[in-house]
Amino acid sequence: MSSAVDLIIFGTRGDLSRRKLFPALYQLDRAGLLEDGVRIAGLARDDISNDEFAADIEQTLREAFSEANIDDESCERFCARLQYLYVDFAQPDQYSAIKQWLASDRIAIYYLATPPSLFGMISEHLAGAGCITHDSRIVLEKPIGHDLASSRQVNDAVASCFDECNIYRIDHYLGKETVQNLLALRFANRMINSQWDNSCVDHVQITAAETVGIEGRWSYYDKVGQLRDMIQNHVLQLLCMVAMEPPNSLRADEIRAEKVKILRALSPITAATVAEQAVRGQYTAGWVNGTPVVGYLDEEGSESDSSNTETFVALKAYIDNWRWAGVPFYLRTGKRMESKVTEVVITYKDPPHAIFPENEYVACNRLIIRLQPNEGIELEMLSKKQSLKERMSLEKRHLNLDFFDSSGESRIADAYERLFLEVINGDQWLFVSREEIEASWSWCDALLDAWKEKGVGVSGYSAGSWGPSKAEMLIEKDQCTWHRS
Ligand SMILES: NC(=O)C1=CN([C@@H]2O[C@H](COP(=O)(O)OP(=O)(O)OC[C@H]3O[C@@H](n4cnc5c(N)ncnc54)[C@H](OP(=O)(O)O)[C@@H]3O)[C@@H](O)[C@H]2O)C=CC1
Ligand SMILES: O=C1O[C@H](COP(=O)(O)O)[C@@H](O)[C@H](O)[C@H]1O
Repeated sequence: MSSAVDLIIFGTRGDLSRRKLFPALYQLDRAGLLEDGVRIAGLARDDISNDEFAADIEQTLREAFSEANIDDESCERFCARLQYLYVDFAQPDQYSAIKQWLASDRIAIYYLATPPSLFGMISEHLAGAGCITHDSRIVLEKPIGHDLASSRQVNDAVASCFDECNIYRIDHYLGKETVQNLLALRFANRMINSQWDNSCVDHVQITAAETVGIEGRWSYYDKVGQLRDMIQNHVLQLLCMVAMEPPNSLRADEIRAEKVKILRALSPITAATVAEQAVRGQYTAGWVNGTPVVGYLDEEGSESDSSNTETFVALKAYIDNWRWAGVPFYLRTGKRMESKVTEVVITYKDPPHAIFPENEYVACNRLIIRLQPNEGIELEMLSKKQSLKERMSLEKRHLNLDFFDSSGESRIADAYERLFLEVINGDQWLFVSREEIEASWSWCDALLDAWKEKGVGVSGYSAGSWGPSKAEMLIEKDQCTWHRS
């Protein structure tokens, strides 16, 4: 049940707000999912009027959507919800503008679309200005910290002002329909769940490949790299959704408790194992979708002609628990790869006894869960070839479940639409707990330390490829190959 809420968006003129937050809120409003009374305050330090702000948001929306997905009436209704507040977040005295705007009978939701270094300061100034009540909520964008120690500092600072039950840490992958569908696939289908462990599964692959480069974010990205930008959050969250035990219910605390068990069960990659289990890469110039692109070091904003920051990571991880002991989880993510694909591939073991010719068994059963694009599930199976000439010959066939066709919707909602709805409803099931953040940092820190200790550099790969050849070797030495759609 949604209640009367007000949304207060910090960093309202930034990239995330323009590309994701306002388009998502508009879509919710247009679909009738934003209650009439919901007000939206946009906060920034630009000297503009309310009308200028609303006009700017309207233009942003019109650029974001095709004409079929925007109309004058809903645009006008949405813009009527908007209020611009001039606030420099570093100036505590300016928070009185927020206090004045708040209504006492509504729940305030503070959305921090700002650099994470401001999270603690903003929380403290909100508290100082009397803007926080027992039911005020705060939404934090990733990354929470740079490592375990800094994430604790950020979490401590926010926790001194908000209770954990009111802190919503975003991992936008959890807002994706297809990621939630992993729960349905696993726990609504007994047939699948009974084949989901080390007795049946040979190995698991998780790929999050992007064709984009760093999109003008050099100063952020060069300090961060792909391990912190994608593995620490999105890829490990996917791993949790694939590997966790069935939660007792869909309650947030039950789901999060199962996810954190997986993160804590991840076997650390140490200096002794890092060469075998991890690959770092950095793209050089190449071609993506038929267009020439520059290498990482020549990207816009580049401040140096050398950098040891990885834009690609491939890992072989193990989960030390009863269900997954001995099953490798191959994780792979990179910028400027051949195509945009996020998928989970479960490869099953061969049948225990061969009655068909041996060569027919190669990777016989695979479950491919495509998260983006072309969202859906595909099951690769062996079937008898229809033929009178051959007595018994097998061929690979595919069972396909295409989410887009079956959803009945004309579009798949953006992750931020779902996440806004959940925070408005006060449900944390698609948000990340402090314990999860800390457990995933702890695992990533060990890997970063191992790379540092061993002085592991980045291996070059051409933009538009599937990463450095070492990534192929990482999996091929186990007689497997990366799945290619
Ligand atoms: N963009 C994306 O796709 C994604 C972003 N994120 C996260 O979202 C957050 C925001 O990212 P993004 O939108 O890209 O960042 P931007 O830098 O584009 O936006 C941040 C905004 O915060 C404002 N700001 C900073 N300091 C102050 C201040 N003291 N007073 C008032 N305004 C201030 C900036 O205003 P000014 O211009 O005046 O400096 C800017 O508009 C970050 O945590 C990022 O990691 C996460 C995933 C994806
Ligand atoms: O959080 C981030 O995610 C995007 C990838 O998101 P997707 O929904 O397009 O798969 C990534 O490009 C960005 O670097 C990272 O910060």
